[in-house]
Amino acid sequence: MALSGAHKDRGELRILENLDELSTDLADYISELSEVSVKERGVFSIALSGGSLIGLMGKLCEAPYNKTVDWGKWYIFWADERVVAKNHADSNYKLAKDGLLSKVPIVPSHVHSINDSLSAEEAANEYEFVIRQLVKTRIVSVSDVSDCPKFDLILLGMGLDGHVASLFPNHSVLDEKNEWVTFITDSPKPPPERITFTLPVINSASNVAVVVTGSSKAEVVHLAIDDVEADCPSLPARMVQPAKGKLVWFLDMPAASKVDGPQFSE
Ligand SMILES: O=C(O)[C@H](O)[C@@H](O)[C@H](O)[C@H](O)COP(=O)(O)O
Repeated sequence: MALSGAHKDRGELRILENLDELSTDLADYISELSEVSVKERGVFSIALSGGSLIGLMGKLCEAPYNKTVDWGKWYIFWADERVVAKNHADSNYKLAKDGLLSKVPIVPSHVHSINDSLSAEEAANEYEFVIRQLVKTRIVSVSDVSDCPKFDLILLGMGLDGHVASLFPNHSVLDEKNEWVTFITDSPKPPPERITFTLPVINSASNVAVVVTGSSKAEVVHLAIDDVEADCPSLPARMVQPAKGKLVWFLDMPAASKVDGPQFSE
């Protein structure tokens, strides 16, 4: 690891030398959380996003992780999904299936993808219902500060505009306090129709990791992490603030290049 440290109240920053090191550190982090969770709860509930994240998780399909991770205990969810068929190039399910899930021994019935035969609204409602059933059986834990599900890990990417999952800046979806899963039909990033976890669900997780790479995102990483709240109160990535859980940022050097002088240890 290049640099690591706590950054004010914005969680832990892990700044990696290059994409290869970032992928290894991310695989270590996920496999360690999986081990802890399986030991404590017998299962590991993990929610994925789309975008470059899945490619950066690729090391999990290689040795030693492909053999050491207890894949049979994993339950997979999506923090957001695009409303397209599961075999469509834009599908986050397809991205994860091709890049990860088809390469490791996950139990097919543990893969909780979003129903692609419904409208965005119906699919969001159905997905919330599915999660409610899994909360009842404690496959997904429950938060002790809200009635929200407490996923063991939610993995997020961040867009150039600071969006996470399908929570976009200045969108009313950011104000959703009651639903666990909601939908939008006007995403500024195509495709327009999407389903997304809401902020209360993201902020109820035991662990949230935001994985961001590339110099084009350096400015928005700075806005999301540093002490600039007055300038960007509604930046979605800034609103990721787990109430009791742990937030970790995985950044490569270019993405971290504008972060204010962090006090790090090598
Ligand atoms: O389905 C999606 O579009 C995502 O879940 C979205 O939130 C993504 O994670 C960011 O846009 C970052 O994507 P990149 O890492 O590819 O820039």
